[in-house]
Amino acid sequence: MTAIPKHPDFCHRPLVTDIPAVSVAGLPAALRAFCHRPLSYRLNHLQSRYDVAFDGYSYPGQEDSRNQGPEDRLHSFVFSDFSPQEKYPPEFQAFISTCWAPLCRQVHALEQSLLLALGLAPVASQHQRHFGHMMSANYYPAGNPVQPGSSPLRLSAHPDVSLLTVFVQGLGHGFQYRDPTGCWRDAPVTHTVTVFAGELLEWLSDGTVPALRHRVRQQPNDSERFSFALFSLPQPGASLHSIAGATISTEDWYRLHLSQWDDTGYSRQDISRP
Ligand SMILES: O=C(O)CCC(=O)C(=O)O
Ligand SMILES: [Fe+2]
Repeated sequence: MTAIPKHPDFCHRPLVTDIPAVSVAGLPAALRAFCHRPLSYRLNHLQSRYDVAFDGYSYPGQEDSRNQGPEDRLHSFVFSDFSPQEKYPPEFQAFISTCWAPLCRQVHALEQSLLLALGLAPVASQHQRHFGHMMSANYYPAGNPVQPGSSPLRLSAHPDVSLLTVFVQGLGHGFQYRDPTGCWRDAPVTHTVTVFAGELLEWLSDGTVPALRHRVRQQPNDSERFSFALFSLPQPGASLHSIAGATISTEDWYRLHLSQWDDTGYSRQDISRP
């Protein structure tokens, strides 16, 4: 097991573990196949059809996705512990039946040891009792050469809604994170499980462990790109307590996280206390 650095190490860059990339079996092919189905088929699986956490499909240019902006150049399909398996499209059924439970068990154990190593036992105990997982399976189609004046990003800068985000297959080309001085840095491409803090860890630790801002930049010859991010999230209806004693429900947490995109589009503000 990787030696887990204490903060500030963990706070300011992704943690590259020595845990080999976890198999997601046929998920890339299934995701590509789903994204190549006619739009009318894909629209049957929008987030509005699930109405649970972030579950469902988002497409490039979509104005009302809960997990990406209209300028972002990817398709994402989010599935989680919180919707019944049969609601997901047939393309993902094999992955969910065979890989989902062992993947989440392995990641749960990693998250527990990380939270304990960070000295956050009260957060670890809530994670043990009240958390599940969602996967954002992301597909960036090839092409899209940079147009003059257009954003050089494939995915705009953001912090994640999660407690922790675990890239089960490591980080791909173009992943950048913001360092404490505000500079954007290229992360190395990694082939082992790679983890960083989401905004819920920042909230529950009262700012001690800040969320890592990150984005995906374009590359000169953008090829097809996949990423598989496993987010730890509280179960619907859970009540969460920060170390200093602030309380928030799962649903209010989502509202608070999403409120940073209200009115001002995608400009970021620091997450505030209720
Ligand atoms: O595609 C990537 O490498 C980043 C994806 C990401 O940040 C996300 O799913 O929240
Ligand atoms: Fe992210």
